[in-house]
Amino acid sequence: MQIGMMGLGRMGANMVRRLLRGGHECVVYDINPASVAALVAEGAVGAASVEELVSKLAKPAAVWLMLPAAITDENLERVAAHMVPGDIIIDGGNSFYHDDVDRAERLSARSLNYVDVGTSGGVWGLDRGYCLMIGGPDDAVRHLDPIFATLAPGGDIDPADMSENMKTADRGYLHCGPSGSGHFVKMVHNGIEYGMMAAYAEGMNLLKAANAGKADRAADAETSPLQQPKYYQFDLDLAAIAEVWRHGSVVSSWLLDLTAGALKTDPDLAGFSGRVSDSGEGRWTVKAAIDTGVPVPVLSSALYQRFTSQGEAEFGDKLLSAMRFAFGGHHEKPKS
Ligand SMILES: O=C(O)[C@H](O)[C@@H](O)[C@H](O)[C@H](O)COP(=O)(O)O
Repeated sequence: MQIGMMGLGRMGANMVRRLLRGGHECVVYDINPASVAALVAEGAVGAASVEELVSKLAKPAAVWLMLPAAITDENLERVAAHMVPGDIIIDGGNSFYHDDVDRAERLSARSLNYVDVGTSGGVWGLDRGYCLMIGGPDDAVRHLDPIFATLAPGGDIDPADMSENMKTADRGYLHCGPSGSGHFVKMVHNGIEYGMMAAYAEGMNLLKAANAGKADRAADAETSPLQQPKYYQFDLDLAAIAEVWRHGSVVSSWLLDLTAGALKTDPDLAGFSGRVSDSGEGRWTVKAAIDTGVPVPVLSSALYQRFTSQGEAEFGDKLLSAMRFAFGGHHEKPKS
């Protein structure tokens, strides 16, 4: 089928490529003409403006936005301005689900359909497919089914009598409910992503410290209250441990596959500083948990760890040292 794509960054461009491979016609637009030209060379139809993008689409026009959350609203309005009743706007970025609920309200007053799609898979999605968490009106979602089916990983459908929803879930896409529900599910997915990442990182860090009782580390004994050094004499091969866990262990996962790959390529992780960014989904997850009164201690702690990595604990940490010095005359030791 035919679809418009606006926003041809890493995600948007690869989604177009996967759709082209699947035999769909893609009309593409981006603020950067070079990104449009690159995809035209691969078989897409180019558009030089939002108006041209919408005008090149048969009715009902369907335009998929793949933009950073901060600029999605203004661009959605630019697209909507050229649409007619029955047309569909899809937001596949990482929008806050409150925005989806509000947008759907606004657009349905103009008889336009709004579909929110939480899209997971990152840069690997082109070949592996994208997991899609979809929110929006039934008819519009059903109309877009061929697009979702191509973008999703696919898979073997269990011939057993499954509900329609379970069938698509089995292939990597799911109509979760009305507008906003797709991004709500993706938000929680990302909260879990933070927690799982933190669990692997903490565990690996502890494995790394298993040699803390050895002479070279024990030289630091004054700064460390390490007891019983004879129990901390292991120089562990973290890359090999991550690798062995991938095979049959309870904690195997795609995140562990990526962890093992990273440790194999760069065992000391010298290419990273350890400042871990966050794009909002973890914060929204914790806010939703507070609104609903649901305890999420693991997800919250993983989020706060990111803030710490960003330097946000620095002043508080200095104050701890200041208090310790004030009550006990304890001096800070230099950072290792
Ligand atoms: O499922 C996914 O493919 C990822 O979650 C993807 O959506 C993106 O990499 C994160 O949004 C990054 O999120 P942070 O910047 O908050 O870590």
